[in-house]
Amino acid sequence: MAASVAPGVLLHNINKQIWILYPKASFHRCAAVRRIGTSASRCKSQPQLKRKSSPQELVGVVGLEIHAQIHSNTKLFSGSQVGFLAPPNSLVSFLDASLPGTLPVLNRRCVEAAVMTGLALNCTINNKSLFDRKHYFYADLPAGYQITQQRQPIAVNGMLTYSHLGGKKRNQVVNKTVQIKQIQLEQDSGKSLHDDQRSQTLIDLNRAGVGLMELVMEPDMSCGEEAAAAVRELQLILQALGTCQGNMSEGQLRVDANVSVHMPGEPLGIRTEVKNINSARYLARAIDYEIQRQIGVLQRGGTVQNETRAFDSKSGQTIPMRDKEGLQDYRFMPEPNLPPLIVYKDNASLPTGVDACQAVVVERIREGLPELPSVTRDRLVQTYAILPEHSFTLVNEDGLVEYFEAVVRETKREPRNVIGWVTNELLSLLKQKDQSVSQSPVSPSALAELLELQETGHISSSVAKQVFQEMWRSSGKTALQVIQEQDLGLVSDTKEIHNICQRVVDSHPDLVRAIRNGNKKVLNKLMGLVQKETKGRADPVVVRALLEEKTS
Ligand SMILES: Nc1ncnc2c1ncn2[C@@H]1O[C@H](COP(=O)(O)OP(=O)(O)OP(=O)(O)O)[C@@H](O)[C@H]1O
Ligand SMILES: [Mg+2]
Ligand SMILES: [Mg+2]
Repeated sequence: MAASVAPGVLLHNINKQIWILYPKASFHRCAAVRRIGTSASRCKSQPQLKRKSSPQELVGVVGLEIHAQIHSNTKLFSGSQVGFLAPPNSLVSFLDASLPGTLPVLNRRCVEAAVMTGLALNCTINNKSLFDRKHYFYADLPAGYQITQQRQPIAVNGMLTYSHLGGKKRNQVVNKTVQIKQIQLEQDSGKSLHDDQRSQTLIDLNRAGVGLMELVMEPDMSCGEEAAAAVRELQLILQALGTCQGNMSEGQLRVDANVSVHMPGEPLGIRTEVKNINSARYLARAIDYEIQRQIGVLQRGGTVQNETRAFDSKSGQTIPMRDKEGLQDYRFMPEPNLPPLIVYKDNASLPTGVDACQAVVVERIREGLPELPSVTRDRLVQTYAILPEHSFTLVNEDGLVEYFEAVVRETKREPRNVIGWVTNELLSLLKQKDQSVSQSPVSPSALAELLELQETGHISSSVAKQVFQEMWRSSGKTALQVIQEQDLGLVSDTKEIHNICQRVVDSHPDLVRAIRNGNKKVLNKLMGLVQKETKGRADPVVVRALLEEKTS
């Protein structure tokens, strides 16, 4: 909270005081379709329910507006730095604070990011787009308007394909698409920091003017789960492109969920807009709550109000914020201080006199597009014959694809044997310790060495897991070192194994009797007892053969 910073100008005083903290030093720096039941609204059984659905049932309709902060060193129209953790009001230029006489200068990096994102989402890129002023009065918007692209945005008519797990066991990958109406470039606002103790609101303008891409989706979704899956896929795409870091909890990706309900085949219902949701889980919960709330309102004979709501994560409910724009006039007007934004199709279409290095050329950006997450997943399934759900797990975790591929390169083990190690053993330890893949104390080559030792019969599979844990704990010891230090190698002395098997058989006559009476599964119990004595070091093939012989 910025309460300790000396306040500047008192701007507004209704119930609370709102102070504008104008920057000090920084001023010098820069001049310038699922049937919706009434009890639950998950879409997991959608296909089945859809067939049965009667026209009397209300269904949910969801359209998202997503604000993605552009990953750029500087803001959209000023040279001030972008930073999440900087002290309040330390990254603010005259323009960001809306001082008279300052003019916006468009940041090319932000334009390139929007074009790249548009291309990755199959949009048409408008060669000419326009900037507009959208007026509203709020303390964290010092100009009284936001520069956005209302009339002609930079990218239009795209499509996002996303997947979620469906089917009875929730293990089938279900593919869906949502249309992208447009992507517009616009400025972020500042932040209002509420200090409840002193009953005041302070303004931090560090975020004011940071470049945003607003992605407007068509109302093609029907429940929270779909919306959360679409946002997750978008997040992965933006991260792969590097156009937005996509961290929702830091506000780099903020979602407004527009929700309505209607009878299938009838016009769409009145929407409410749940603003600024900052996690995929809350998004799903907010949408499902809102669908049920609206169904309840209609069933009681009421009407849904066109209003803006907020999600209260504690109660799991949405609550009204203020009346929607029906009443609000944004007084849109062309931005007089910015010319039309022109991007060029290819090098050949560059007019003479235009500096190729300064121009944004769509084809050049298309050529530089990285592999997108859906393509990576398909490639992983085809190249390594792994299950589609494993490809999702790999792609979902930053750096895990590279880790998996590095292990596969260094071992003779089949990729489908490696995958379990990466998605179970490695991932669960990372999650437990809240670490990223790059922080793993066991490197891909160290894991590959361990798998090799198991493959060549030096250790059993249960011991391999033990060794892995020890390698994790000791950070740096190789598999071989751990095996030698703790004497974990497979017992090759068949006489010793023979003796242990005999002891186990002799001391469990009841189990032996059961096996002799035909219950062959009981043999596994005896095997477990032998492995317990040998700490998993006995070759299971040898043990089984010996036990079968002794109980026949
Ligand atoms: N009946 C409806 N039910 C659910 N979603 C809807 C419905 N009608 C429109 N939407 C969604 O509402 C969103 C409208 O976004 P848009 O940016 O065009 O307007 P806005 O919400 O009025 O503007 P602002 O950017 O000021 O929030 C889109 O995502 C669209 O899919
Ligand atoms: Mg919008
Ligand atoms: Mg909106």
